[in-house]
Amino acid sequence: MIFFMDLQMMLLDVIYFILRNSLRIVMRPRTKPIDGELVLITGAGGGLGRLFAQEFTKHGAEVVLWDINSSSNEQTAKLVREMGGKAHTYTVDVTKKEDVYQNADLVRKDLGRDVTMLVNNAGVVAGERMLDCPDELVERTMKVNCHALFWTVKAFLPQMKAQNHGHIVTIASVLGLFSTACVEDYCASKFAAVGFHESLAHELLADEFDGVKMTLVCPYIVDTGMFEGCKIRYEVELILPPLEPQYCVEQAMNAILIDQPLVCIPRLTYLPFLSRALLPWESNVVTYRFMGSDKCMVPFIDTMKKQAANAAIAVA
Ligand SMILES: NC(=O)C1=CN([C@@H]2O[C@H](COP(=O)(O)OP(=O)(O)OC[C@H]3O[C@@H](n4cnc5c(N)ncnc54)[C@H](OP(=O)(O)O)[C@@H]3O)[C@@H](O)[C@H]2O)C=CC1
Ligand SMILES: CC1=C(/C=C/C(C)=C/C=C/C(C)=C/C=O)C(C)(C)CCC1
Repeated sequence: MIFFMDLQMMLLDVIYFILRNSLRIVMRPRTKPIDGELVLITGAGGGLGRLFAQEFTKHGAEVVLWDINSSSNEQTAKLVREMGGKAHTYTVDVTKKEDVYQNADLVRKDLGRDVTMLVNNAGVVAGERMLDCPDELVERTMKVNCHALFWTVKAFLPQMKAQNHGHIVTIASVLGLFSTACVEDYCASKFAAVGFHESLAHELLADEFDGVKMTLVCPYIVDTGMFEGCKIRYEVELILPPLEPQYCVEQAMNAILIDQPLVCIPRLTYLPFLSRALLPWESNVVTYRFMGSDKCMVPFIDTMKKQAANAAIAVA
């Protein structure tokens, strides 16, 4: 009897959340205030990381910027300070767990307060075909895009749990929800990031830490240079062009500020995610061929090769 009552309640809840989330597409819910929050962003010296730093600053948050590259990180801090914001820079290689733990302690000591929002944004890609890809590059991708999430979350989640207040944002990718050819390292690491994020979200809810929010951000190609050259069929690209970095970050910010658990940017990319789960493998393969998404990474890999060759000439 209790089982059937629970079942009924669960079905009602399922329907309620479907309706509520559908309604949210047309009627945007109120955004939460984040002024006074301490936001730590990894990979803050680069494309999306820098824009996140500026966007969080616009909303009144104080930012802690982590990047492996000190000078680009300082440049981000300069931009934040020019906006009247507060920025604190740390040179951190997020693949080195001791580096992460030591710098987390340093942040706490320097600022005398806890990080309340963590944006795991640092990311890399090898840009080589599977059999050409040096082992070190495969390992680097897994360490930056996946392992580092464990180290940063271990460093900052305990204080968020103690306050039952905080927010963890994972910048994954649509390539963590469906895959394409010739980016095996990246897809493996982003699928892992999605799995990590979702499992942690379930753990927090199961343990009733509902004050610690989680947002998984899955963007399509963004024009930051990371995937320079990646190209799908011309006619399809007209409907699905690469994203402007600023647009991508604004969409992600909206999702964060309404505590949305998952956002795919743009919305159209929910379709291949669904079709991967629902259609036969062969149906997806023919769709990929039609859309030119089976070979979309070939020009990207060529671009990476050319860039590497030019860099080698510059050094010689
Ligand atoms: N660009 C795209 O098309 C998409 C990107 N994404 C994801 O968005 C995130 C941001 O990407 P994007 O801004 O384009 O990339 P960028 O390469 O522009 O920025 C990434 C930043 O992370 C830094 N970084 C790299 N390795 C480390 C490390 N070990 N420790 C600390 N910092 C590190 C980089 O430093 P340095 O420059 O010195 O290497 C760089 O400043 C990534 O997670 C990426 O996977 C998701 C979907 C699409
Ligand atoms: C596979 C695939 C597509 C192309 C996806 C591409 C090209 C994604 C690139 C994503 C990147 C570069 C993410 C970085 O994190 C379509 C056309 C959407 C639809 C069919 C399936």
